[in-house]
Amino acid sequence: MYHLIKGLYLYATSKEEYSVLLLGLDNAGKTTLLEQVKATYSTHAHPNLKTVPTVGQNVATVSLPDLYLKFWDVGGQHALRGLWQSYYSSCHAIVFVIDSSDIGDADLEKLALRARRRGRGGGHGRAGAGPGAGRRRPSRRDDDDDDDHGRLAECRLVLEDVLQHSETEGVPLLVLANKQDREDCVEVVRIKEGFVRRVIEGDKGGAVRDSRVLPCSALTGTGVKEAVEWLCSRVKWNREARPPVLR
Ligand SMILES: Nc1nc2c(ncn2[C@@H]2O[C@H](COP(=O)(O)OP(=O)(O)OP(=O)(O)O)[C@@H](O)[C@H]2O)c(=O)[nH]1
Ligand SMILES: [Mg+2]
Repeated sequence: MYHLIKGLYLYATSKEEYSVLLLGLDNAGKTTLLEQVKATYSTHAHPNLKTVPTVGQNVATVSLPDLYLKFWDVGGQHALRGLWQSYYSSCHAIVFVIDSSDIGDADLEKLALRARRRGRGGGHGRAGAGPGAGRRRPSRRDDDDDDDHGRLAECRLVLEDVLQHSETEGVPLLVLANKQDREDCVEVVRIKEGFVRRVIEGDKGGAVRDSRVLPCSALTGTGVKEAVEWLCSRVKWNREARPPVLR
């Protein structure tokens, strides 16, 4: 009888827990976003916005009225990206964070043109060099063109690599155009049309999935609630394919 009552009590008081994986290039703002999420959904905390590059992972669980979201923030540096795949099978949603001030004008046509130009000139183009292509931050010394397109090529290859992986099949994807508070940012519609939609709808976009592109500033907190609300609704919609854990 005790066990029955205990079981009923636990069932009545437990909530579903869903894991959200934060991915994106180094310096995109993943850890800052995690800090904002924690501060937004707890009553007393101030966000710790003094982040350092993540080596390994940061984990935080936020309690929402009807579920828990457990965020996994992993390092985005090139050498750490190989670790991402170990999180794929257990995640319920992926957030891909983009630094909107570090992707040039988000125009893939221009990018392809430049790659062709470099190919002709025997230059050091990055296209086709795998998910880690162009891992160094571009500098004017390396290549004048790089200053113009930022890390768009790297971003595209990395996102394609994530979506092509069999264990991310069908997992809802939220792309966050972060750093929208910066004057030099690319606006979300350009990121969506010029880049993300082409990746998702392209050959390498992987299987059908729920996806959305939203603007945000992890630093100021703008757009963070909208992002979390989108995640909550989509992990619930996808719960048959990826069942939650009861906590
Ligand atoms: N202006 C502005 N700066 C931001 C924003 N989000 C993050 N930053 C800054 O960008 C830098 C990198 O932020 P992090 O959150 O550490 O980046 P990360 O994606 O976790 O980087 P890794 O751990 O190396 O993968 C820090 O100086 C942040 O203050 C934003 O929305 N606006
Ligand atoms: Mg980090």
